[in-house]
Amino acid sequence: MDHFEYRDGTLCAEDVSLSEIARVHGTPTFVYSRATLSRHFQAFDQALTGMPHLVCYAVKANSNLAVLQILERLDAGFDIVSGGELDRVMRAGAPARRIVFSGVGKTETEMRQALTVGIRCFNVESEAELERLNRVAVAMNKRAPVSFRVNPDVDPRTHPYISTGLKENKFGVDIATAERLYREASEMPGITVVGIGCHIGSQLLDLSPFMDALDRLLALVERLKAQGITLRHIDVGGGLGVRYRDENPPDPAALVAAIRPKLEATGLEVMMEPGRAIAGNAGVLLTRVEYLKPAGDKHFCIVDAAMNDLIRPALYDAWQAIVPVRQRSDLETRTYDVVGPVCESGDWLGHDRELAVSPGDLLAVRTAGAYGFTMASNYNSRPRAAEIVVDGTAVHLVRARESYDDLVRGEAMLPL
Ligand SMILES: Cc1ncc(COP(=O)(O)O)c(C=O)c1O
Ligand SMILES: N[C@@H](CCCC[NH3+])C(=O)O
Repeated sequence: MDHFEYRDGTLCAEDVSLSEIARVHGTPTFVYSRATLSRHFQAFDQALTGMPHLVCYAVKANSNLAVLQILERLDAGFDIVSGGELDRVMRAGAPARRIVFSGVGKTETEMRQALTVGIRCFNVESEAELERLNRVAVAMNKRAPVSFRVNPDVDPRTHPYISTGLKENKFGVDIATAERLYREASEMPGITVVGIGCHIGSQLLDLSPFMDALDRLLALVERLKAQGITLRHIDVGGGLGVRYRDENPPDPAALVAAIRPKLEATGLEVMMEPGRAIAGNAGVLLTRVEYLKPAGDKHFCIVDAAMNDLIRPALYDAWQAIVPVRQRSDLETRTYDVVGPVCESGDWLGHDRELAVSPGDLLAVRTAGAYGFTMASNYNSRPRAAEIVVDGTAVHLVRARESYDDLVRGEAMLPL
């Protein structure tokens, strides 16, 4: 469910027509619905009612300051993977105690930055990282709160590029090694062991991989308890899928209902790290048709958004719905490849789409609120798109379209 619906034949975001947004702000533009973001966050938060919990939104999905601010106001926690994300979350007003820090390559600078503000915990992903974190914390006269991200070696049955919980993936601490690391960590002067977690992949459509991963983690929690190592929280990660086309992912309530009995039995605080399930269907990418181009027996619909704005189709062969903003009955429907202006054959947003469009028409690429703008680049010296948040009838420009000055910021010419 989302707040993007046709009213009088025109697609709207909440109470605002996307045509009006394009007229005022131009294209390509990402448009997010505040109501959808809030509802999706609350679906997780409410599902966890009755257990101590913290829903840590995965900032990488959509890190616009206004998006973070909306979630911060709902008392969200935040899962970050870099110093840059930490900075954003703090700017959005989040208290450090609601921030968890994931990622396989945390630098010393990032560790110091996070220790200085006092984040909730580091999700540690290797022995080398543990040793570094201990060293950095001791030098600062602090103790770093640590939760190991365990790799439970379960197949999440998703795209191989976004599967993270198999032994061969670079993520997490091998479950067989984790026990020894917990013992070592509990003796380190700069470390306080606080939790355990996992994150097995993204766009998961089944409950069973979540259940398998949790069972393996809980068995480890028991083994640790027997050795006198007690934890405060368990983090079941993110990864819940969304509907792009005809997928039927479990909703947050179904996921939590399935895992609740096992979690309640532990008495631990529960954390989750959803990204896509909160932001994905809360946004669209608004784009304008520039040209229609027949080529052999194909037809191309060339739009002003490209792979630099939304890389998921090119990168994962991902399917995202592409719909007209204004429904037209006066035109013939054709099968188009919807492509951008970038000089790559991989620059496409959709293949074989049935559309009735003419140049100048607006299209909306659906489910673009997660891993859209955050994965955008300036390839081909294309300024990154504007971002808008709609809140009822209010339209907020929350990131201005980049200018040519933005494109060359920080560059310098040689003194020739
Ligand atoms: C550690 C971690 N947590 C949470 C997420 C969020 O994943 P998703 O957007 O699939 O919920 C990711 C990305 O997959 C991640 O790497
Ligand atoms: N960026 C990916 C998901 C990767 C998740 C990051 N841990 C996507 O668009 O589907």
